[in-house]
Amino acid sequence: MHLTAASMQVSQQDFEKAQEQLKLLKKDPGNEVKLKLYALFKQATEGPCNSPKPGMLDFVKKAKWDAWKSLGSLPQDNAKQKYTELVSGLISAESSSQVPGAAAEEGRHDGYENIIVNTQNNITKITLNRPEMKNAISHEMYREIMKALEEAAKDDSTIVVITGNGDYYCSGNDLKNFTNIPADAMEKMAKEGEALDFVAHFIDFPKPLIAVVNGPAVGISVTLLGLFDLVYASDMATFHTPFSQLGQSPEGCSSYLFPKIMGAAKANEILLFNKKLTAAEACAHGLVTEVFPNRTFQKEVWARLKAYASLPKNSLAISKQLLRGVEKEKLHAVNSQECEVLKERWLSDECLNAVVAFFQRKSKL
Ligand SMILES: CCCC/C=C\CC(=O)SCCNC(=O)CCNC(=O)[C@H](O)C(C)(C)COP(=O)(O)OP(=O)(O)OC[C@H]1O[C@@H](n2cnc3c(N)ncnc32)[C@H](O)[C@@H]1OP(=O)(O)O
Repeated sequence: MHLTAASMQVSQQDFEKAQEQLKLLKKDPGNEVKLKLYALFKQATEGPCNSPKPGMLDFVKKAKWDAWKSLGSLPQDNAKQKYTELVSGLISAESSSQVPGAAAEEGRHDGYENIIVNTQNNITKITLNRPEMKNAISHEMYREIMKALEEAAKDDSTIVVITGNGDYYCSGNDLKNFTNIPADAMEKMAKEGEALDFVAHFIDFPKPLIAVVNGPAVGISVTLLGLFDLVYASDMATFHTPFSQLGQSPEGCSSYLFPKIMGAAKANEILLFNKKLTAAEACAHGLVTEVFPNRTFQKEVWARLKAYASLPKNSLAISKQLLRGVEKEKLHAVNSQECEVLKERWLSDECLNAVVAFFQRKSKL
């Protein structure tokens, strides 16, 4: 992130305001977020961590020290900026959970850590819930989304919605998926078949599936949109797929669906050359159903979805399956082919180097 002198000044004011706002947060944001806030605060106010490492058995102090140390030599102004953004994401996540249809406690399903699942008014809503990571999808989150889709397929809901918490819809595959597993990371990911299984859950999903795209979408969260039945987007949303920059290749059946939806010329620009689309462009090219002003996005979309969810449930499911049935076999074949290519890509130097570069912040995609 490039900071101008002006934005640093604002950032200092915002930093102090953010500290006050944090005290007003009603819900505990969880240990992962609290550690990140702690680390960013220390980095912002004291600079890099130079204190001695606490003993192994002093778990709390060690976790805090690790979090702070992991920021390395991040400049204090950047830490202030990141702290401020994180608090602002938490505040907006909390306030969006107070609008109708957003994550409320009522009807909440237990057992998830990276997503929030709740059923209300015949709608099951799956909210990607790692706002501090722009809702990047970790291994565990892939598994949770698949489980939530399996449950939603069987529950009483009429329609199922996927959305994001905070300022992003989703930043795609968590690039730490490639680094968190030791040495043989890429090989392990390639063998596991997680991508194939994940995308298959979207191909086979039996009820109307709707994406409520609250902010920017990247990578697999964009390609999958071709498998949704409706895509509603805020005018703050953008759409891009940095596959070539990452040494990877398209997935989510986009190599087949994108040219079909928007024509080969546009699909090539997006999938090969990472052309970023605004919400209005994505709508004009048929990837998005409708765009709403961000100010009224939640209110308008949820009012509409509530009305749709009162339609006859079986009729909607049967009609969706009829429409999907025409292409299902083809989509599974495309998914298989795309995942075969991806497995090779993940073992390539191009991919490895791109992931390393991301974490060294040599390039921001
Ligand atoms: C099983 C199927 C496999 C399919 C395989 C691949 C398909 C894909 O999805 S490829 C696309 C992968 N995604 C990306 O390449 C996006 C990477 N992220 C970014 O470019 C930027 O973070 C982004 C533009 C999304 C946001 O930029 P900023 O507004 O400047 O925020 P930060 O970069 O500071 O982000 C905050 C925090 O989140 C971490 N983050 C965000 N996205 C990811 C990600 N996809 N993977 C890992 N980490 C991510 C980012 O590193 C920051 O963390 P800290 O540095 O610890 O604060």
